[in-house]
Amino acid sequence: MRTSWADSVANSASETAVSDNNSLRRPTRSTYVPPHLRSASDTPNLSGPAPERTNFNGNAGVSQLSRSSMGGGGGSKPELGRQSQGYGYAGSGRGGGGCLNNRSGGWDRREREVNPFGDNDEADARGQAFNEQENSGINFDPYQDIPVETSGENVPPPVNTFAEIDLGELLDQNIRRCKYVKPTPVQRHAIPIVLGGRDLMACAQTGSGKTAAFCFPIISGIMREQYAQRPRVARTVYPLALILSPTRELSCQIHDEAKKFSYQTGVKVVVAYGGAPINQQLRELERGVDILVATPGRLVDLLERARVSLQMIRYLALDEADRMLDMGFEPQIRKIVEQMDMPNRGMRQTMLFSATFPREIQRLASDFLSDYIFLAVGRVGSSTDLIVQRVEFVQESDKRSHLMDLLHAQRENGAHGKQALTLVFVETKKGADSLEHWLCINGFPATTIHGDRTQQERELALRSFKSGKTPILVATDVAARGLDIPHVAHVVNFDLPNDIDDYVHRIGRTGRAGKTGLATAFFNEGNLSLARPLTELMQEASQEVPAWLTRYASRALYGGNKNRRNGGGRFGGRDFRREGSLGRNLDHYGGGNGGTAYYGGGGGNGGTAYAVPGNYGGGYASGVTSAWD
Ligand SMILES: Nc1ncnc2c1ncn2[C@@H]1O[C@H](COP(=O)(O)OP(=O)(O)OP(=O)(O)O)[C@@H](O)[C@H]1O
Repeated sequence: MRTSWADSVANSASETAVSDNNSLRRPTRSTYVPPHLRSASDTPNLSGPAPERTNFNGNAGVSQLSRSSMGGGGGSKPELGRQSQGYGYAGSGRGGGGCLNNRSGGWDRREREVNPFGDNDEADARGQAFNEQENSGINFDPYQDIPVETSGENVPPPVNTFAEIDLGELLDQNIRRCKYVKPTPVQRHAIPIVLGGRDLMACAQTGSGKTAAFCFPIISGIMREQYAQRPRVARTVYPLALILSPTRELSCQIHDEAKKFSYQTGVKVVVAYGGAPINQQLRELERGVDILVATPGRLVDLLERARVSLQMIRYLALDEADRMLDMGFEPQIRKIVEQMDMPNRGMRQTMLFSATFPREIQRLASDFLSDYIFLAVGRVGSSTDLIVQRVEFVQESDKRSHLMDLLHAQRENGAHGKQALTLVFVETKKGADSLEHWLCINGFPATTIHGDRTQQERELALRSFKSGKTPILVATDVAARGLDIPHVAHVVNFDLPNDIDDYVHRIGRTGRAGKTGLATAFFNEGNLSLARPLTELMQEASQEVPAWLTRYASRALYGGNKNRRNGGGRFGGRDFRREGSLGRNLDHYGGGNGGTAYYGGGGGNGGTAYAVPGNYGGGYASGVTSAWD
């Protein structure tokens, strides 16, 4: 019943109030300043001495990561870490942990950084240990029984706590400031793998903390390792890490998170994305960059202008990696990774993260990886059980009035709490504008985000939505991936996507970090191709599937429908290399999940599930593709 869901959302909202107020949201600011304009107060003093890292657990200047504390049996593990000389980066001999920015002589940025946590965080930062009693309200219980699978050679063991991982005291302080008490499952596994020097393809459910899973080891690695003097070529910068994401908003979000994690570590994070003035981004880059977060188009521009060189890249992370490697982005990604001056695979560490990983995309992705570990937390491409999914049969002509009914009921019941936000996905940019207009004239303040809006309008819309000023956001798929917006209580698929993976990402805007959420989909004959994968997805997530949808699904089964979760290969429910002879580890937390049952979904498809090649594409309708950056 929706009532009980609403109760749980309300409870969840109140439980998390403390953490939300303190850490998980950006610090309150009277006026929003877009990332590309946030430079003035951040300006470092270019003349200061290089920062010292004396407080780095006493390991200053040591390039080899200490792994003695990682999980059980760590002492007998083979050497997994790549030593800096393996990359041809001779130690510079700089003291204090070999950190950063030797490019311009270095400076002590720790003194001058704006505190992204606000002013009252000192107690949190000084905390001596990760104290479980001070849990921020994140409900970890739903994650405890989650099945985890890793495959690849010599997989570093997972950790149970942040304290077991030697990330460095400064980063630990920031983790405490973020109120992260325990690592989420993807963090438990992925962080030791990356710290162990391995390439990684990681698949974990939406909202399960993938951003920190790749940011922590990158920041820690940069803090720790020694790098050769970066070249001094006028106006060209040489970042050590590159994080690519498909949308401008997601890049900004990753940048904001990475800045929190790297606060006072001396690691400098810069974002570059399209639609914003390039000159401001260039100025910011010139002040120094260790981690560059970027959208592919803007990065290619910077590379072609020779303002950025990838020659020194040690870490490459692709967030939403399956999206980054699909038809739309693949040429740009290949150009960046294979045709510019980035070190070859094996000479850099590459990490690919997403909640969905179609098999064909995995195959493509393996071109970028070297001897990698595949990590699947939960069912690959599954949605989290934290999201209550409803599917309603609604004809096209009835969609608006049906939405209105939902919104009225929501308002009258106070169903989603005072701050609750509703995200409505539509197929086209025109459709988004028109629905927004209609909602507004009917008394429901709404705004839109899509590819035809200017970047300024997009950022304004997002800010207005996040603040609750316009509690309804009508969006194309540009908002489907990665965005972590607190208080999104309801996702409505006004128009269902053609691809089940897109559905997974869309509904994943709610039910994040242990909180519950509701997702409602309007289904009609135009969505028949989705009937079967949707049914399977809902069954896997223990959702109630309406009888009429099951009937459509069984018709699709016999009608040769290709949009299938297992048969079409689009879900790539496991490491595609597993047909070979690579090693495999299964790690079932809490037990109860036998064998590979959690990959099966539709039972009867198990045997042939991965035999059918490709067919992952084709899901992006014309009005949708162009919404991406
Ligand atoms: N260890 C942790 N403890 C508490 N909260 C966490 C932890 N790790 C991450 N979070 C919070 O969980 C939320 C979701 O994290 P994140 O955005 O990284 O998810 P994601 O897996 O990348 O999702 P998506 O697939 O949608 O991109 C964020 O608000 C983040 O601050």
